[in-house]
Amino acid sequence: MEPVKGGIRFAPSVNQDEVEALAALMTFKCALVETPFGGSKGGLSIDPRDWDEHELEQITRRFAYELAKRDLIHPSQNVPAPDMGTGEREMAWIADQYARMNTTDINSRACVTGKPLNAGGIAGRVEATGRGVQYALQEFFRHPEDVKKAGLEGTLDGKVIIVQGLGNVGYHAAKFLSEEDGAKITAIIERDGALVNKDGLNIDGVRDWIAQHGGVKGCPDGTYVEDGSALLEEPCDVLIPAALEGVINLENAERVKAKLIIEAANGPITAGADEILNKRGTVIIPDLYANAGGVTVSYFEWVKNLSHIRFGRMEKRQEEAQHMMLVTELERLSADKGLGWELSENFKKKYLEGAGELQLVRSGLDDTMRTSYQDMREVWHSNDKVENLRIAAYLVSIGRVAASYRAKGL
Ligand SMILES: NC(=O)c1ccc[n+]([C@@H]2O[C@H](COP(=O)([O-])OP(=O)(O)OC[C@H]3O[C@@H](n4cnc5c(N)ncnc54)[C@H](O)[C@@H]3O)[C@@H](O)[C@H]2O)c1
Repeated sequence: MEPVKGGIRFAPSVNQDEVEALAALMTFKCALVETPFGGSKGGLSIDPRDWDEHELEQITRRFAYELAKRDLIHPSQNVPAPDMGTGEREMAWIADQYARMNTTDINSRACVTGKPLNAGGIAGRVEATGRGVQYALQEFFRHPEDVKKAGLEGTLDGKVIIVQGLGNVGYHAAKFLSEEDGAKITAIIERDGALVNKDGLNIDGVRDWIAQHGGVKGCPDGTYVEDGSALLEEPCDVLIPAALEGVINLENAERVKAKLIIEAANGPITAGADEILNKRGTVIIPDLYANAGGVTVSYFEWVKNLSHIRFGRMEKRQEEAQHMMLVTELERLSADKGLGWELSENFKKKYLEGAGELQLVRSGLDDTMRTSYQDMREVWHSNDKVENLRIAAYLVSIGRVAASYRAKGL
């Protein structure tokens, strides 16, 4: 189904098989969260850290040129997005390259998503995948029956979490879960090792340290462990692999003690490891659902670009008007009853802040993550043969893909 959608990855490991597998995963991911796209994926087998910014721009623009020449990026054919090793900056270069080659296409901005706000992006896109991981976990913990299946209880508050990869997805997931849900991120596994702190790490502190020093080693916030991957095997409530594929495999699966694993990365658990973990009763929230926040908000961005409006403007005005009426009413009541209340300017400002594009994006994403989880769990609990959430996720999405083929008479 066109347009198709998927991330563009810059990493030395990129190869044809990986790109094809990830494109197939995108098809099912889009179907699961009901975004109207087929799946695609792109990649360059380069390590972005080997190139300076100017060189990277030249590489990205040339790549975009070759794709656009063949209609392999186009608002109605293929709409890429960021993935490992790429971000807003690369998407802005791609959008600009496409626009230069298609000067009369008024929809050119919709040729790629994940762009910076000042280049046609949407509020909340950078954080979207990590935010989606947070919303997915929040929804999981709203279902005590599911929480019990993982051998857990209660809410996210106080839960011990280990995160692998403090990049775009891992950083935002870790930050929101620790700052907003009361979870404790006790270990972060990065390329050069892991950082451990039983009381919970300061995510922004660790992120700043990595930005300055290129790794977690020496960060004063926790204890450095050279063999980072050993931390995948530490006991914890929730494990969030948010870096590479295949990190939980036949080598280490027997030793992984997490009760719940949420696949923030694509394919972090190999098929063999999946079988072992399922037999042991580990609950796995599968990638095609867990990291669908990015594609969901990308869809909002694409719609925004095609409709040529700035989302939130109408809603903000309406909400502002309603809030103003309430504030005025409160002040009138107070004066009538001689209560002498005075609403502080700070209160009024805070009260009026609850509207706009970011709020619209967040509530749309939250709704998507809630609904998709509920669709999956309904199938999961409907039949003993549906042993886990991954099978349920595929049943839901394959059913939707099949229905769309049938509708077309294929
Ligand atoms: N960015 C998105 O919107 C998005 C959407 C869906 C899925 N994903 C998936 O999430 C995963 C991460 O993507 P990202 O965009 O956060 O990438 P990123 O490049 O921003 O971050 C990856 C992080 O993993 C770390 N890392 C690399 N090798 C490692 C290793 N061997 N051990 C531990 N850490 C290592 C890197 O240092 C980096 O901090 C990928 O599987 C990607 O396909 C990303």
